[in-house]
Amino acid sequence: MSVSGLSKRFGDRQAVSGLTFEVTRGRAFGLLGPNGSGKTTTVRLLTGLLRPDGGEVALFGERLTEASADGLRARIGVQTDTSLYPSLSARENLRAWGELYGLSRATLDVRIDEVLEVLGLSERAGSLVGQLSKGMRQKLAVGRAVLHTPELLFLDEPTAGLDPEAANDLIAYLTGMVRAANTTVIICTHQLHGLETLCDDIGILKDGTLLTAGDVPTLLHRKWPAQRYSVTVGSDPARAAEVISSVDGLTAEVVAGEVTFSTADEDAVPAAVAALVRHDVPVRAVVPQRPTIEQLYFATLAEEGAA
Ligand SMILES: Nc1ncnc2c1ncn2[C@@H]1O[C@H](COP(=O)(O)OP(=O)(O)OP(=O)(O)O)[C@@H](O)[C@H]1O
Repeated sequence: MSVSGLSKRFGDRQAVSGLTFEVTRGRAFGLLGPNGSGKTTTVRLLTGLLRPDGGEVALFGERLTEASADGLRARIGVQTDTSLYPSLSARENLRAWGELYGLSRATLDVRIDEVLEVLGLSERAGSLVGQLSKGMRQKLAVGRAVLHTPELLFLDEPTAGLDPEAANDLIAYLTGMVRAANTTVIICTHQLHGLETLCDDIGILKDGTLLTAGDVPTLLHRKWPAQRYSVTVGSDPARAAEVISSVDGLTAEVVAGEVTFSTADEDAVPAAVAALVRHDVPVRAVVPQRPTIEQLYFATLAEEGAA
């Protein structure tokens, strides 16, 4: 999927401004940003539900236009809201949706069972949607989006309202779709914790503008070229920090009782350990502290705020 110069204005509010990014097939792209930053508007533009003022979207190499939208939409799944039929059961909702997508009865029977099982809704298949809990309805909305095994899946806050275990299960399921089934996923979410398992790429939106976009390791490395390590020692941490700091190019400090140092030079790590051993400091562990998407998100927004 490629997006070029995408813009949308509502009255005098510029909701989305000149968005340009690419998402490669079989990868998951996290579109992150604070409330009102333009994520939902972007998804609506990318799925042809909203017409842009400017810019272009291409899905599967084909330009998204009014004429191409219907054909392209058959290949995508969208979970943007939870507008399910409250007076139909969970199973009936999925069936109605699958029939709309032209799935055969036999395929539909198998897929409905699979989707209900994966989302932990099998036992509630016969319950009316109006009588399901908020989290269950949310899961069903995701189930509806994935029912026809789309090549490209758009998700807007799919884990909102889910308990932590269900949220983890859903992220694991989506990760499986990306890795095993080569599905492309575009996910808008505020749940940043643990997003590393799913998202290969992220874009951070603020006030309708992309502050940064790209693959996660590259963005993290660009932001924090030096790797931070924490060192657990069996004796005085202050002394350990002093010993590590005696190694060329290293400065260690003690933060909350833990010895840490940062370096972009991997060879400095064994040098630090050797120095500790030489000084009879018992080293229990040296652990790289990988920065997270959550940290990158806050650092990027803070930098933008300070600019
Ligand atoms: N139909 C609309 N008419 C007028 N303004 C709109 C409309 N839809 C969105 N906006 C405005 O566009 C901006 C972006 O909204 P959008 O819903 O895309 O943000 P979001 O990042 O999805 O927010 P949230 O995280 O709260 O869901 C907001 O200022 C919003 O008020």
